Amino acid sequence: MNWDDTAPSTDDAVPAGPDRLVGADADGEDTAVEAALRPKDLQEFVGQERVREQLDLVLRAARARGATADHVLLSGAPGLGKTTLSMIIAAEMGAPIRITSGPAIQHAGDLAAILSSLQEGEVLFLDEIHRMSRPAEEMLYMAMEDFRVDVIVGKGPGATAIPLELPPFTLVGATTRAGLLPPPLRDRFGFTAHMEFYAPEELQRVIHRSAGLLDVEIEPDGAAEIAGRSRGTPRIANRLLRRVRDYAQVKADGVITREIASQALGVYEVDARGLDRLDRAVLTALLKLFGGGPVGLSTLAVAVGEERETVEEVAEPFLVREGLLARTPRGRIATPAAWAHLDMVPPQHQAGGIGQQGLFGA
Ligand SMILES: Nc1ncnc2c1ncn2[C@@H]1O[C@H](COP(=O)(O)OP(=O)(O)OP(=O)(O)O)[C@@H](O)[C@H]1O
Repeated sequence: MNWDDTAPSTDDAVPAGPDRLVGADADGEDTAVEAALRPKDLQEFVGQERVREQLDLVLRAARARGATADHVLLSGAPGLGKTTLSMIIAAEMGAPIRITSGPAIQHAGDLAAILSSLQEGEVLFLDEIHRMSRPAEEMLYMAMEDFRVDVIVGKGPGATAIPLELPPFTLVGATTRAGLLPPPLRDRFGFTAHMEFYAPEELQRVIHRSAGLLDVEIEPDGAAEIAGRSRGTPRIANRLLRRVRDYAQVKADGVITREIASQALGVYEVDARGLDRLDRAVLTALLKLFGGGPVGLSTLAVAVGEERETVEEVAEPFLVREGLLARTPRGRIATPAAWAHLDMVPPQHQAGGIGQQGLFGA
């Protein structure tokens, strides 16, 4: 039987996968250079047209009223520009910004300390807002709605709640998992935006802009080559650009052409579609060892010598998004696109791919 552990785990912690050039989370080097590459206003912010247009209206209206902007919730995968957008909101409102994250606020007191020191109109950026503790979350409800918190002084039966007025502020919450937010919290945001992965043309614009800031010469075809391997994510596009720049400097005259980009990313094992070594190992095992599946997650993980969490949370989301792998109740199945991508021919019974066999093995 192929029945297996196909349901994604609900554990919040993302396993530490191997260090990846195509990982969407920020690494140390990213953190250092990202500040220089961040767009400073909505005009410079590439793509996400609908979000930009709506946000522009929200901010203009608030400015015209001389009021603090509504609370904003940004959801979307890592590296799509949530932090950047929160800084733009502050800049557009001419307000200072305070940056913190859900895991850093474990006690309601931590949040009270931050809230009570905010200036009028300040933007509070709360990253990973879904990972805040419950008591802090409840304090936030009141702070968002009434600009007030109750500070508890003392313990046990003698404890008293001292109400504390807060200046109006704008909370910008960011989450990779909007579905995990309790509805009372979600409802308190005046504006909610979901950030989508970027189209290749948009990533090309991000790459050209970053190349200009980094003083790197790049041809349009070179930018297109990098964009195609960036998994729809500006952070990855900027990271690949830096690696290709190194290669162009050392192996060529510094100019990034399509050929140079392709050679460089070949050296770093990022293929034409943005798959890296781990992604390809998973697909190769699925095709070569298991004839395209269905195969259980644990079996597949053993075959590639990785933890099942690594396969499930690090490799699979992108493979599923790319339509190369399907998670079914009977196990993992390779799609016809996977066979084509690895230049392999499916065995006869797989020739019709998922379409013939039925996603749920019917
Ligand atoms: N729309 C965009 N235009 C140009 N550059 C962008 C855009 N979005 C993101 N970037 C660049 O991508 C990098 C990562 O963006 P950012 O830190 O805002 O992502 P994030 O969604 O907050 O990620 P995380 O959730 O991991 O914190 C930054 O260097 C930023 O300059």
